[in-house]
Order: sequence, then structure tokens, then C-alpha cells
Amino acid sequence: MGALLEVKNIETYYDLIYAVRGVSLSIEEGSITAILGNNGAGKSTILKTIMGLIDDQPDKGSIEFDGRRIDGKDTEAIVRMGISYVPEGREVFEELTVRENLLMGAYTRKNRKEVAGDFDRVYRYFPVLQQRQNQWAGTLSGGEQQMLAIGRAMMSRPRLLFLDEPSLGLSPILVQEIFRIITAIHAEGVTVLLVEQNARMALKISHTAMILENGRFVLKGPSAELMEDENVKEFYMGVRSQDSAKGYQRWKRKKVWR
Ligand SMILES: Nc1ncnc2c1ncn2[C@@H]1O[C@H](COP(=O)(O)OP(=O)(O)OP(=O)(O)O)[C@@H](O)[C@H]1O
Repeated sequence: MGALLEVKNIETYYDLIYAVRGVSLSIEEGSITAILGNNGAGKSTILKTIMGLIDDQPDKGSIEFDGRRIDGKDTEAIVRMGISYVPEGREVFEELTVRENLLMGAYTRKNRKEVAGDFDRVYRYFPVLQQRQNQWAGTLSGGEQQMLAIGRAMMSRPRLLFLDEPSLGLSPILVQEIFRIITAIHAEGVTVLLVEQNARMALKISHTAMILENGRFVLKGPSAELMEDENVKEFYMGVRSQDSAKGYQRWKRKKVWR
């Protein structure tokens, strides 16, 4: 299968400071891809740039979805073409009910009968949302809000789903639950691009992963290989390398990406 999303050499700045500096990436149809990186590396900015959410950027690079250019298009058109985005921090509409939030996710859709079927599909993934369909979203727990944000994104029937730190602030059990659901959504044919600080979980469920530092990718490869990489283990998974285990000072080990 070919690339569903092909990003070439994009750059994004805020107030003249570049947050993303010449980033390229290719997402295979049917894959789960993870972007890992520390706070401020530029992960969210990459997703927002692809979604057309950042204005006034240099006319540089290109973004193709399913063979069609989407850079320069507005966000609604991009959602309509088949990409859906779950922002960091969920951003549910707090003063709308669960059901109303889900309906907002279907705003690009016309066929009301299909939309009714999609409610059922979302409720199958997240039975708790059905139980709480008339509750104000602002009164849901953090985990339930994350489920609602993912459910809302599913209502546009995406071919490609962007998830920005779905595990943020959740207990270990809920993190496992969210990752189980992401795997189930993927198994139904949705391609996934996941941004995470939880490297261990992200590497476990993804096929390919990329490490972002200071707005640039420093490493890309199959997730299984990255899981065995000494730098990834030490700096992203909190596993001490043999050198540091032997008694070398951690700060003496220099991180050099191949
Ligand atoms: N709206 C904004 N205005 C100015 N600077 C911004 C804005 N949004 C992000 N930045 C800066 O751009 C850089 C990249 O931020 P970004 O949110 O993309 O990082 P991130 O890797 O997603 O980090 P985190 O995991 O903390 O969300 C940071 O230095 C951040 O301070």
C-alpha cells in the first residue's frame, strides 16, 4: 500500500521563532505511526500545520493527502477529505452534552441516516458515553473526556486520525484502555498518527516511529527497532544504558543520533 499522507519539508514559526524546521514524513495507509518527543519539541505544531490551523506561514514544502495537495486548504475541507484531529487536552465543548459534542463531530456530514449509525459505532467503542449521553461534557472525568474527544473525531468517518497525547494525565489503567481502543479503531481500517510522550506505550502499538527534537526528526524507523535503540531507551523510556549501569555518570554519556 502507498503513502496516504506525504509531507515534504514543512516549516512553521510563531513570532519569528521556528517550531518546525524542515520536517518530512510519510504515512502508509493502514499503519499506526508515532511521533515521540519531549515538551516543546514541536509535535503538536506538526499536526496543527497539516490540519491548516496555523495562519501566515511561509509558502514552503508540500502536504499531500491521498495524492492531492492539502497545504493552503482550510481545516473544514481537510476534515471533509478524511483527516480528523483530536487535540491535546481534549477540548470538548464543556457546555454541550456528550451527544451534542458527538454531533458537532459530524458537522461535515450530510447523510443523517449514516450519522445515526455512527453514534452506535462510537457507543460500541465507548459504552460509557452512551450511559452519559445527556450529561454536560464539562462534568465528565478526564478519561471520559478523552474518550469523547476520540469519539467526536470518529464522527467525521476519518481515513486518517491524528491523536495528540491521548494518554496525558490519565491513570495507567485508563492509558491502557485508551490504547486498546486506538488499536481497535485501527483494526477497522483507520490509519493513525499518534503524538506521544509515553514512548513505551506508543512504541508498543505503532509500526513506525519518529523522534522529534527541536523541530527536526533525529531518528525514524520501525517501532520494534526504536524500542531497542540505546538512546531511545535511556532518554525516552527511562531505562539506564549499560554504560550508566556500570557506574559512568549519566551526564557523561553523550547522545549522538546516527
Ligand atoms: N501559539 C504559539 N505561540 C508562540 N509559540 C508557540 C505557540 N504554540 C507553540 N509554541 C512554541 O513552539 C514550540 C513547539 O511547541 P509544540 O506545542 O508544537 O510542542 P510539543 O512537542 O507538542 O510539546 P508538548 O508535548 O509540550 O505539547 C514550543 O517552543 C512552544 O513554546
